[in-house]
Amino acid sequence: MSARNIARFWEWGRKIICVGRNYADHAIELKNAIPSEPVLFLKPPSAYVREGSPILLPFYTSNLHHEVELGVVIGKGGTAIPQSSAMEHVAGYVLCLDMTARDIQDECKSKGLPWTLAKAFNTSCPISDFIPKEKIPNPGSINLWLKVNDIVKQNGSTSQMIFSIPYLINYISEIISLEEGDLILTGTPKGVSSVQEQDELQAGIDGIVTMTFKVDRKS
Ligand SMILES: O=C([O-])CC(=O)C(=O)O
Ligand SMILES: [Mg+2]
Repeated sequence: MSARNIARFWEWGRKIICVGRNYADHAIELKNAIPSEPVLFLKPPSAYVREGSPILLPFYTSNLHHEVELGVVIGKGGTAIPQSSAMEHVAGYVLCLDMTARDIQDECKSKGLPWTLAKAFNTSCPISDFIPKEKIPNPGSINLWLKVNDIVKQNGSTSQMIFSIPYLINYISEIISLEEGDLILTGTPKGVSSVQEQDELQAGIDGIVTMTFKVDRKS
């Protein structure tokens, strides 16, 4: 068997830990309070989808939203990783979409139910190619953008994150041990909006990566 390659981490079946409300402008647009501690939820590895395959609309939603996010790929696992050494545990990055059934999430929020149906369905985590750590020397100050059918919807800097990447690695690993091949989604800036069948989503990190996904319905 060939050696495992971190550049194909999504094939390893490791966990996806998502941070919500990590940009004040997005918390405000959805009328949520600005959090004093990170909001966490999970997606299963079956949520991954790669360019060339479509994002599939779940049958039970009529309001699927895009959320463009920086993903942090863990290269070295650990528990209670100190902030001071947190970046040593990072192998690289991916650009991610945290696809969200917003109508279902609103319903779950009002009923006090978990967000699983809103966030964890098949193809809810489109990702770009793996970006080695050296290509993004300062992940706390890069620009993420997303267009729907060529119209810019999201454009924000990771400098607006409430909780930094080292803070998140420390916070998460105190609660959930991190393993090689895990992915952390760091939250979305403002501009989330609804997508329809046949829409084309294009997203990028300035100067580093772009990716394109089509929205489709399961045939
Ligand atoms: O669904 C939400 O608004 C929470 C979230 O994932 C984010 O802020 O990125
Ligand atoms: Mg999100």
